[in-house]
Amino acid sequence: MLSKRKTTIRGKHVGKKIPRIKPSRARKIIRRFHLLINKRRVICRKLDLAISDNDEATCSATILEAVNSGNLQKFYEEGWKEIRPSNDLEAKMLSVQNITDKSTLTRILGYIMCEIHEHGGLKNYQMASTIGQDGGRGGDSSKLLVKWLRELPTLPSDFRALEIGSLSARNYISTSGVFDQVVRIDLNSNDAANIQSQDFMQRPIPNDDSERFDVISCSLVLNFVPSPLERGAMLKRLLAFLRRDVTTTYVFIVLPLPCIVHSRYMSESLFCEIMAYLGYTRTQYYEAKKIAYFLFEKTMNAPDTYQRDSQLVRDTSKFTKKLLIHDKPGLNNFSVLL
Ligand SMILES: C[S@@+](CC[C@H](N)C(=O)[O-])C[C@H]1O[C@@H](n2cnc3c(N)ncnc32)[C@H](O)[C@@H]1O
Repeated sequence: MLSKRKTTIRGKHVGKKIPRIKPSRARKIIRRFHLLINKRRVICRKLDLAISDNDEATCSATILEAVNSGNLQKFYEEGWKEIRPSNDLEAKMLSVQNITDKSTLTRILGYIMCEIHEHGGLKNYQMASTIGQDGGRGGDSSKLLVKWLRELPTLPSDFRALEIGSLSARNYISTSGVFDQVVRIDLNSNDAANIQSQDFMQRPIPNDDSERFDVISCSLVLNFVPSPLERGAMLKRLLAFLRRDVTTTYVFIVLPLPCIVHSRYMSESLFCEIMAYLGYTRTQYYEAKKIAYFLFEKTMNAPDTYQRDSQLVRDTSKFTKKLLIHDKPGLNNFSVLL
């Protein structure tokens, strides 16, 4: 069954039709995809293979080249052709950190890659993520962003937003009319006409303010970035994309709540300190049952401590080393390092 498509005032359809599936099923698909890419990352590390999760085409090509040059095709194909679900390979995948044998690692890799590319792993993940945040399900985080922005005394003309990790052109950020322009990017666009396939970390640095933005939305993206240093690099890089010809710009960050309330190395206050160090001031915060929403503001003349301190070579260890904040069983290891 397909949900009704949103229309603009002029009756033009926006975005693609979204299939309906239960949220519990969507969550299951998302969890499975994250498991597959995490395990793939571990295997590739063990096989000394530098891959980027951010570009499936290049990742596949790198893996295939390594498999062929290492004479491991037989094992890769065995895994690829395995009947699913395979009890044997599922169990091996779960304990892959203890496996050293190259042929077994390659077999599991084939099993994973086939699921991602041939059994709809990536496609279902994108569809499930889109459903999870579809407005009809009340999951579109940009509703809160727009609400917060509307509370500002004035909104400048030519108000522009960059949505990183965009899954739908039907999101409120695009349909609310608050922005004059919304640029939508995602690692793997599921709607080529409206969302550009692009890794934010590879997006060319703007030459001037016409290419920069008033607002950057980064909703449930940071937790998707594999390592603490890469998360820090993403936060730093946002700075280059914020306009300098206006007094105030904004960064909207949404994180799964456990990232800041159930992590050994992160807390809401440490996250805000990191952001403050980069020159952002938190102006809004909302904690829902499972999600934390932050709105940060960057004013033109706010000191950018990060740049200043790196020039002065001050002690930045608080933000460059993992600090154990909480220690009890069941916590996760989410952290951000600059
Ligand atoms: C869990 S989804 C969240 C989507 C949506 N923004 C939301 O709030 O529900 C995370 C998305 O971020 C995208 N993403 C992760 N890293 C990215 C990067 N470096 N550049 C662009 N998109 C990225 C992924 O491709 C994925 O579609």
